[in-house]
Amino acid sequence: MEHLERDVVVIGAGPSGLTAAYELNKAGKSVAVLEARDRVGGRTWTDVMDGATIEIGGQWISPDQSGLYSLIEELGIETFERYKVGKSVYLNEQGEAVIYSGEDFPVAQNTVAQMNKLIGLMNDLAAQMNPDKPWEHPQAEELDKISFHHFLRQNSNDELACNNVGLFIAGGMLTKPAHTFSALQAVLMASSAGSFDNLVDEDFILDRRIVGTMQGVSKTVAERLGEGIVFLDNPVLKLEWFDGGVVAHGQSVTVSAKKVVVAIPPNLYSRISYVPALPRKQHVTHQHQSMGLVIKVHAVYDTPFWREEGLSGTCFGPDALVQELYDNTYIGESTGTLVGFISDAKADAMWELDDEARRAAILKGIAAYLGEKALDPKVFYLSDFAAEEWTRGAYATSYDLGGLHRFGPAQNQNIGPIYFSSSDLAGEGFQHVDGAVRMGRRSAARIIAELDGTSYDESYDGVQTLTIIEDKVSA
Ligand SMILES: Cc1cc2nc3c(=O)[nH]c(=O)nc-3n(C[C@H](O)[C@H](O)[C@H](O)COP(=O)(O)OP(=O)(O)OC[C@H]3O[C@@H](n4cnc5c(N)ncnc54)[C@H](O)[C@@H]3O)c2cc1C
Repeated sequence: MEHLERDVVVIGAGPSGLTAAYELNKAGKSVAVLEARDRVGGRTWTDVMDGATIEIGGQWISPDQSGLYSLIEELGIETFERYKVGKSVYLNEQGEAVIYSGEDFPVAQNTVAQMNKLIGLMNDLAAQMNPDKPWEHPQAEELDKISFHHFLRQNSNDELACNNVGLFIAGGMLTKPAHTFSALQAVLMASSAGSFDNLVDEDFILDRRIVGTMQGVSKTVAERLGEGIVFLDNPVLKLEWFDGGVVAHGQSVTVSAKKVVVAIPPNLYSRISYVPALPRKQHVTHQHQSMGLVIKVHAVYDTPFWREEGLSGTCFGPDALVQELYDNTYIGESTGTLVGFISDAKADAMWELDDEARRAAILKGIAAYLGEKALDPKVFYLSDFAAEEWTRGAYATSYDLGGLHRFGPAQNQNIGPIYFSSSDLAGEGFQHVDGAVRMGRRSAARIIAELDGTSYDESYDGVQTLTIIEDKVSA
């Protein structure tokens, strides 16, 4: 067993932990990062399958994600636009594929009006929210007591409008059925992206991708950190803590440090034995943060055949098995890649099937939008983060009904030397790599202030690196 002494130990080499380590390192603090997996990147992960680049986890970046944008700019990493040219397809309640263009789904005018009313309502509620403190929203308690499903139906009696609007947050973002989380949690999702309008606009929220892939961002940060800092295959299962610091016990490395950044998803906090035990408030809080469930489906074809038919590959079906579909061809590749999503209860049903039946059902679901050519891909792969011990779901964690206003205020409090950092605890960029980066920078800033005996600026949003802020101050 190797023993190290460092200023800070970081648990988890996902985007949040690595960003925290990078900022601490640049500020002259000694760091070690202990990572359970045999790779960095956490919920961002890339593989090449039959020549096609497959982003198994997080991949898209939207224009408001300025924390992630500033990190990739610092690292010299470029982005490219998602393929958006052509018409979209909507699978209606009768299972018919309707080709359309423009922002509105091709549904009855009255339903469009009801959808716009609900979207307007969500925009107004989101505008009143500080995403860092959703529990301070003027209607926080009231909105946290009602499920998003019932909130929508309280405000519209058009079932299709409720389903269509519900899809954007339930299946599309939190990946939980709309009756399992509150309207407050839904408003946070909208507020974290700037507005509900931004969330429902796929050209905004799924705007661009990263050259070198999203996992490449974490790999580049790890490279910049250099040798002897990131230790893979080192799950931390025990964390001793006391006034002056911590001892983190990895598989082959133990680290004594003054502070620790626990940069793992909240559903895994209880995987670590804390000695002594964490306070009661954290014990309870951590039990109310659970992962959603989504299967990310990848299908690669010899060519992007839908483009020849004037289609963008963008497809929606609120009642369909594959609820969303996009052209996901990686830059410079001549093959055509589609990515689709199957959420919550529909994902449960898919995992009940054997491999052959599951593949047939999912490809039939894709063909319902794009025709029979979709039935025979050369690569068919399902991202299965729920089966991964060090994630256990996808995309991220959120609170159960009533949890956000009750437990949220405690989620970002440090417990002595222990600081929690995760995209799932972020305000802006909540559940996204952008939020992971912002939280990593904020955790680092708080720790640096503590170690240096300086004050921490509570309004720091993690958008700029600490180094640039320091340069500006000294200039
Ligand atoms: C399928 C999928 C698609 C997504 N799509 C997008 C997208 O398009 N755009 C976007 O911005 N976001 C997307 N996300 C979300 C995004 O990937 C996450 O928000 C982000 O990766 C979270 O970063 P993190 O560092 O907080 O946590 P993670 O990425 O989960 O990293 C945590 C790390 O901690 C490690 N760990 C866990 N327990 C321990 C332990 N006990 N000891 C040591 N190490 C441990 C894990 O192995 C992991 O490496 C997606 C996620 C998934 C799963």
